[in-house]
Amino acid sequence: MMGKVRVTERTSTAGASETKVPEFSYRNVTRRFRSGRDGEFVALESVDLDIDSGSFVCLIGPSGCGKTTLLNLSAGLLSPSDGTVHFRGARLSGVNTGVGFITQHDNLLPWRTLEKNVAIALEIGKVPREERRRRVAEVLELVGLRGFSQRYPSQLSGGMQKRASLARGLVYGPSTLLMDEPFGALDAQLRFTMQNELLQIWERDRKTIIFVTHDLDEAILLADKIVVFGTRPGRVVHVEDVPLNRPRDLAELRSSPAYGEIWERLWKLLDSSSHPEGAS
Ligand SMILES: Nc1ncnc2c1ncn2[C@@H]1O[C@H](COP(=O)(O)OP(=O)(O)OP(=O)(O)O)[C@@H](O)[C@H]1O
Repeated sequence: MMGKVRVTERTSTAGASETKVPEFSYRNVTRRFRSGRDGEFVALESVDLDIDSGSFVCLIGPSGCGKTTLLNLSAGLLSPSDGTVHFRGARLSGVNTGVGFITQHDNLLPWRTLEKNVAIALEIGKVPREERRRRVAEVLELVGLRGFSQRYPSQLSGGMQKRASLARGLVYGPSTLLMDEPFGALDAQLRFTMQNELLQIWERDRKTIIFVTHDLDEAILLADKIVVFGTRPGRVVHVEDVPLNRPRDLAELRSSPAYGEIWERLWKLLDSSSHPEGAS
């Protein structure tokens, strides 16, 4: 299983002198789209970025600045117009089966039980039934849904449905989770609970997470690194390391001075990148 391979890599001493291969390397990545009759539109321009394996990275920026486009490029659902994307040292050229993609909408199939919803990717991959059962049980345990495997989506609370889609993203052993505003539609309290739960799962499981959010608090609370995007054209304007201690107590963190400093700095950047000079 993928998880075992990763642990071996992380604990190996044989390669201690080798440079660590990033989970993702984006080099001069530009993505253009056709725009009506009048040519092309640059959604993302000249992105140069490395994402370390096992890190939690948040992407933040104004609407339309290319965050989802970067996730789609990472999943191999789009290819760059210029530049290259490398995943674990290999250049991406096609769908990236090493990632799980989780979006705001859970898209659970209402006619399938939780167990069967989570097992879909394994069924498609023709994983034998016994192994499927074992892996689904493991992942349901990880996200705290043991005992609910025979329920249908309509019998699950909002938080449980979120955990179910997380389980579905994790079950085939991806080394990265791409999460596109997964908690955007939740009320404040459930969102806070899910942020805490996601951190606990990540701390146990240590996959790489690339997480898109519009919420600066959420980004600082979760991330090792925050990538701030600007618009017109979409591009990376700043990368902020978040050296706050882990495990993080989200409630306490909000009142710490270090948190406040990062928040102010990024808020100013976001404000100016939402209203670039000369923009109308
Ligand atoms: N397939 C596509 N065809 C044409 N234009 C696209 C396509 N996908 C994205 N775009 C455009 O590229 C720009 C960047 O879109 P993207 O969805 O990556 O932004 P975003 O930062 O994720 O926005 P939001 O925060 O609103 O979700 C937008 O102007 C969008 O309309």
